[in-house]
Amino acid sequence: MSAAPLTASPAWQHLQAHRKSWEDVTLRQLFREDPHRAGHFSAEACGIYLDYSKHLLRRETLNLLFDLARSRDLEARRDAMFAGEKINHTEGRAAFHAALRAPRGTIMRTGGVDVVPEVHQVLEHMARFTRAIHEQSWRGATGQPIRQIVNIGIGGSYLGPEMAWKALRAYRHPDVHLHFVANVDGATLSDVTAHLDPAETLFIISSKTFTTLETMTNAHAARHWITSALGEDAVSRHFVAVSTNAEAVKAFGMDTEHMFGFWDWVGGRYSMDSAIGLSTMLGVGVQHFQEMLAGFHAMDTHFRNAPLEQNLPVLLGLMSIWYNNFWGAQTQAILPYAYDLARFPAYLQQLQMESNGKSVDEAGQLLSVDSGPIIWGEPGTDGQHSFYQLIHQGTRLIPCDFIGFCHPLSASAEPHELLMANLIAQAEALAFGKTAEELRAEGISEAQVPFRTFAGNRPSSVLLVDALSPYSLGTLVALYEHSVFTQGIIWGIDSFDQWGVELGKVLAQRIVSDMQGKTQHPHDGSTSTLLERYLRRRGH
Ligand SMILES: O=P(O)(O)OC[C@H]1O[C@](O)(CO)[C@@H](O)[C@@H]1O
Repeated sequence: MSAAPLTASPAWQHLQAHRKSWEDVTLRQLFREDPHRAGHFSAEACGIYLDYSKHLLRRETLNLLFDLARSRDLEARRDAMFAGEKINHTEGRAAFHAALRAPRGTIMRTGGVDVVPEVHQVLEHMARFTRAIHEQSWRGATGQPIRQIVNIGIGGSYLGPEMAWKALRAYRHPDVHLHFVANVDGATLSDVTAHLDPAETLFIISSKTFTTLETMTNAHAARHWITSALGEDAVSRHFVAVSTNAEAVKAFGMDTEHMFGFWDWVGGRYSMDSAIGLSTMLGVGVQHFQEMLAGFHAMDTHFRNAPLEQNLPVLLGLMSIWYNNFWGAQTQAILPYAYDLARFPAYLQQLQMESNGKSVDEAGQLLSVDSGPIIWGEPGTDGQHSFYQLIHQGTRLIPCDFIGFCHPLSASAEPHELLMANLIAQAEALAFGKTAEELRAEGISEAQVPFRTFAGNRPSSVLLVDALSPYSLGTLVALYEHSVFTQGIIWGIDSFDQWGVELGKVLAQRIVSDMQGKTQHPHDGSTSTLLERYLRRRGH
């Protein structure tokens, strides 16, 4: 990595100077100047067509962004990640999620060990277990087939599996149904178990550390639910674990034979394609899970080999830098025009915000620029009837990623046409707006003109994919993983640690102990008052 502070680097300063040339430029003008702009500012790989022509950039802008990427050694840093180097410096670990989807026979070493054989051993273990559930050779303690599977896990041990279960609705196995319990609020587990029969329910306790408060609390409550109905001996037929911590799994009373392992080089938010995806495999079957891994791998290969100029994750990552750091955009909207991708924005929220929500660089120096845009979104067209008003006419610049699919998964084509027409129309409206002159020509009264004017120039990417499938889902997730990585390299931060979640966890443990009267930690006036009031209201 370059030693020069980011903002002092020539590449950064060139971009700052270039940004000044954008004051009066409009997208209308850019499209007039270059009638082939859509072709010139689009790229395609792994079945994803990316139209980025409706962005506030010219060829010169991109060249300057590529210069910035090269000045930050993006290519060498990317190669270091794929070489299994310990690029997660603060935890002394590799970030080797690409090995999780490497085809059998590929060699991917970290710490001198080729991990691909171990990865495939775990995948085989998962596949054997999945087949046993589907073929009903693994049954519950009373001999009933397992039909209901509850994944207990939080953060990276939950968001990916839940997102994939919803996304792959059309590929679900007909005989099993998945449920997810993440929040420590007891309402979550009781809401899920209310309609389930313990005799046909399997719990997957998914936790990399197997110490996470929420997950362990829910796991113990689930254990109680099973043993109260079926007895202690039922635990081994109704619980399996996904973890890197065999000792803690044993201590919970589970057989480590029924534990699916992974490795410290898999970050939580990069783990949906590891054993953390066991629920996904159970939900959609072995073949579909393998197709999803193939999609991830295709995007890995593209990211690794394509020149920066045609590299989809690099393009997305650099455009994010452009808006975040040179246009002051604070947020980025993810807008999938697919009901089945309803949880994709939440998934990307953790991916981006836990990875890049940092304020010091890898050397521990305070960043001089903003990092980690705030990611949010909802599926279209729901969003159109709630928050799009602000995107169209508000004062903030909100770059949007529209994600759409050419082929519907449902039988009826008509609603799909409407859905996609809306996606295309929204990107058009954001970019080109509606001028006062156009309104007047339509006979709109002068008094109404200010309210009905759309300024336009609101940037968006359109990602067009043939169909939502296990493969395309894998490509989309890996696309964003590597875009987040690209951004982290530009900012010079460690995108693979998450120390920012620790303090809250520690303080919660102290407060629990205070609530239980075991300790009396000193707190600030506000915290003490809240604690006292809560305890008083609870009758303590
Ligand atoms: O899988 P675990 O160890 O229970 O952790 C769950 C989640 O908690 C975090 O460590 C912090 O929120 C995430 O990174 C992780 O995905």
